[in-house]
Amino acid sequence: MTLLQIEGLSKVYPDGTVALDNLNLQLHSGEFVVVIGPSGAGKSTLLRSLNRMVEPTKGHIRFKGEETMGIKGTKLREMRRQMGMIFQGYNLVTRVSVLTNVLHGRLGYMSSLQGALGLYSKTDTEAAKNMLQRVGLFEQMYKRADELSGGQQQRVGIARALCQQPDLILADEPIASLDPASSETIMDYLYTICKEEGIACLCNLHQVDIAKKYATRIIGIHKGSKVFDGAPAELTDDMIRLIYKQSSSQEKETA
Ligand SMILES: Nc1ncnc2c1ncn2[C@@H]1O[C@H](COP(=O)(O)OP(=O)(O)OP(=O)(O)O)[C@@H](O)[C@H]1O
Repeated sequence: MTLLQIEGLSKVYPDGTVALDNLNLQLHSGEFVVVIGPSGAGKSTLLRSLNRMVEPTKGHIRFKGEETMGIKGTKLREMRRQMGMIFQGYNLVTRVSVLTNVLHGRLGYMSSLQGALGLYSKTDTEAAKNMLQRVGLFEQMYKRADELSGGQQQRVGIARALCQQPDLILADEPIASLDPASSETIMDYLYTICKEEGIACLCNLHQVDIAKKYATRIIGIHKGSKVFDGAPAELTDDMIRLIYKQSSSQEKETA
């Protein structure tokens, strides 16, 4: 089933930077798609345009068959809770417990007052604990989030996103701040749980080897345009060079 249909998506920032240039992309339920591309290619802008943390300039985004461009208020809130987001910097509330951070994944389902008072239901609390069990952090649930290591904090980020019961996870360079061993652990958890739950994942990565290891499909972006869309086995060294080729101005900067 087509989960996401992106057509002619463009983003021009107010200073004139063209971050996305007429990009087309389709994502099916349950796929684990990795987006690669050089720094500044538009990977973060793409992910953030999907949940409208960034307002796209032009194009169409259909999520589960419904146009999401221009939606506001309740409709936007409903769409956002179906898209869990995982951030490079974890984005946890560090002074509260690990469990509370995971419960924040339920805020999109609660009234503002319930949320502000932290009135989580017993079912939500049980679900959050279950998620922590699945990411191997059950024993740590009452610790403050900032008492955990980076890799553990990212596992909390995964549990929080899953607690939303999303159809799609947007993971924006989830391992960029981690050492190789922690990176592998995070990718294993993310991949396995998405697979088990049938959740699609669109994940930005800088590491081509890791993209090839986990992705069911790889998208290569260069200067805001899609230049590759295929199976990991089809991503040849020549294609990698094309995706990462520098513009002449970048070459001058790095010379
Ligand atoms: N708020 C903004 N205002 C102006 N330009 C922006 C803004 N955010 C991003 N850009 C520019 O848009 C382009 C795409 O940025 P984006 O962060 O999407 O790239 P990226 O591929 O995710 O890069 P990286 O891998 O370094 O995170 C870059 O040229 C960047 O400088």
